[in-house]
Amino acid sequence: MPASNTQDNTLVMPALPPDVDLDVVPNVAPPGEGLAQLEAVDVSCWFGERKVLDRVSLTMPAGRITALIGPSGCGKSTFLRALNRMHEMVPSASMAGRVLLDGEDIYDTSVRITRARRDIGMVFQKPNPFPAMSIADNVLAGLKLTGTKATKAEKEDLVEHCLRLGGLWNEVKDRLDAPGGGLSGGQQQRLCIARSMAIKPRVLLMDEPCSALDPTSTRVIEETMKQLAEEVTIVIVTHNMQQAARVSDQCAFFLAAQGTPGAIVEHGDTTAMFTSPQDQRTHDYVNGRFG
Ligand SMILES: Nc1ncnc2c1ncn2[C@@H]1O[C@H](COP(=O)(O)OP(=O)(O)OP(=O)(O)O)[C@@H](O)[C@H]1O
Repeated sequence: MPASNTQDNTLVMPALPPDVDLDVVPNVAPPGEGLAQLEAVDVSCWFGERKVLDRVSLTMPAGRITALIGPSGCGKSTFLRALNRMHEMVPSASMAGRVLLDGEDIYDTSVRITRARRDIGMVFQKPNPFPAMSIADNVLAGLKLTGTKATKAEKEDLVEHCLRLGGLWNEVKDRLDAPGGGLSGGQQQRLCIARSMAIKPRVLLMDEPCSALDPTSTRVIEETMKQLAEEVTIVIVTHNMQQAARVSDQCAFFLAAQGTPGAIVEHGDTTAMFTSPQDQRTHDYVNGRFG
């Protein structure tokens, strides 16, 4: 049976007014506890009566980059959103199965939804910084949402650390008070990555993070991702096969055959998936024969 919905979406960005006082933050949640493995077990998803994912199981190892690939409409983004409980924000949506973060089911009634979304962050296709907010405050915006307390010096250190993680520090260190909306698209996406990292997620989900960017910005983000993987487990949806081959350690190939829900056809080591796939459909897809 599908699990019931909840409308608790308090940790979904952007939801913060630009004039929020970042110095007044209640300490209601401890920081994350480092790299974690994420494991989906028999995850099925529905929109209304329509089942769009069927019993998907996948282990996303700690500190590795997992790419989700497959043709449009096969359920990659739905699966990604089920991994941090964003799927249930759609009113008609439901799901079944388990998502284990280092063995703990994020759908267990004892796990707060805000905690799950803080531990498992998300970067979206289109960069979505708070445009009028300064670059520094953009990075710090998540602290308010997660209720993390920090001194002025701690915040300054955090801003630098996260902007370095996002590969943006050198480009913006002299204009941290400038508005985030004044950056280029690629810089804005790296600012969003820095903002995601400020709340110390254990897993970072990335839904086609480069699809709105030029090739140069794309390569910068790919380099950034490889460095980020030392601090956070990454799961990326991409339509770009070269990108999947360049950045990921393992791949999962999703497919939805005519009129049926999406499922994983094959998954494994990225090099093996691209050079010697076991399934003919994987071979055809990674070689650009469909999709
Ligand atoms: N909010 C929604 N309401 C109803 N159906 C939806 C909704 N979002 C997605 N779907 C349907 O669920 C199926 C899976 O969509 P999803 O976006 O997960 O696929 P995808 O593989 O990520 O596609 P793409 O690569 O084009 O982004 C599709 O048939 C889509 O039409």
